[in-house]
Amino acid sequence: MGCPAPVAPVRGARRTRLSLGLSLAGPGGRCYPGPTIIEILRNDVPTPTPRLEIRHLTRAFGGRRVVDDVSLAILPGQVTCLLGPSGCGKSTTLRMVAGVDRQDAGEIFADGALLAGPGAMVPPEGRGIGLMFQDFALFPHLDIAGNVAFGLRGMARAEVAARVGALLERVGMAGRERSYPHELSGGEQQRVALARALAPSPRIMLMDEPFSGLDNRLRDGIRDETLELLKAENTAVLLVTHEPEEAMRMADEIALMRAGRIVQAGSPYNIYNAPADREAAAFFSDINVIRGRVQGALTENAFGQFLAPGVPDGQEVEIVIRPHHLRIDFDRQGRGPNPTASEGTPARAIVERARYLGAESLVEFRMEFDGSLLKAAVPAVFLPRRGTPLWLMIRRDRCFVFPAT
Ligand SMILES: Nc1ncnc2c1ncn2[C@@H]1O[C@H](COP(=O)(O)OP(=O)(O)OP(=O)(O)O)[C@@H](O)[C@H]1O
Repeated sequence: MGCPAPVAPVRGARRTRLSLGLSLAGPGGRCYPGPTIIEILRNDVPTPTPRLEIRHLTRAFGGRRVVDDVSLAILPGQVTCLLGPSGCGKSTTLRMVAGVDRQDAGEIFADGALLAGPGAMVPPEGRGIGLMFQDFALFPHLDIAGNVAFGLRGMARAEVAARVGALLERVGMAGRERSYPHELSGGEQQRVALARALAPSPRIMLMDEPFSGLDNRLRDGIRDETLELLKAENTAVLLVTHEPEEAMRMADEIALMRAGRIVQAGSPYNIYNAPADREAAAFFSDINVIRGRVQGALTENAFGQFLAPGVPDGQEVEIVIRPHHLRIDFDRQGRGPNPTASEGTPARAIVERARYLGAESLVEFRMEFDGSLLKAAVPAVFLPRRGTPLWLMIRRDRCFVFPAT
């Protein structure tokens, strides 16, 4: 049996592709059409249609733009976190996607079909979207089975019972069908809420701070279980949170939002390790900032020289470094360790204060060269006394140089 001819690249075409390579014959002569060399060279390998796509979404209240030209795309089974400080426009974005608020400009698509935009406004109940909000309480007068079955009207009874049973099993609540919400703990209620939201098999799930009502002990477990379930159902998820740790834990992609705009989008790894600016770096952890001026695309301080490519001479820059990326070494009668290529020149510092945080210690230093304060996170076994002279080195591959703001 011969392989089928390569399928014309249609946006959203569903094809099984093993890898970028020639078509492969599988066991039993089955063919797995991969992109042809021609397709690759012409750069027209089809991209899958996003399950949810937002283009240039804008919303203003009283003349103030609270969502400003927001665009993003989420594939089936992908979790995107809208992350940002309180008031930056996350929930407003979510409300427009849900269809409970209307944008001033921009479009929203699901599987390539326009949900909201010029000439279209599909009502919330017609969007195939599940909602899970922190305050999206269970119906107190319905038992657990009734709550989960709520969105399954129109389905045959036996089918409803089977779906409810299967979902309660998956969220670890089998056997609690006849309990009422007030008889459940917060974590159990959240599991039921998840089962309820998933019952009609929504293609898209919108979640607004869904775990913030849970205590820390419960939260991690429920987050992981929720993620597993959503992935298993191949649901596209847009999750809103102001907690970077939650976004890092849940997201395939993070869209970092500030004052209505997405300032950076990418994988958690890239967002953390290649922040767009100082504020983006500071959103994920404490940071140290060392200021300097540029001369010949370099800035120099007691830690040595740092590249500042493209920055004009005389411009002030900030070297940003997270406390975890400083290294400490001992003082040997006023001398420190030798400079290295990866950590540059060590600089002498005096311990100002040290705090034991369990997993690590946070040590604050007064730098000898300019009197500034820098923080280092070090293994918890190390808790130096105030006044101790030590030497600090900077992981040069982990510092970011930004023009000063
Ligand atoms: N219906 C409304 N009328 C007027 N202003 C509004 C309305 N809804 C939201 N806003 C304003 O828009 C801005 C963004 O609000 P939004 O709820 O989207 O922020 P958020 O990022 O979700 O914040 P939080 O994390 O605190 O929920 C806020 O300044 C808010 O006061």
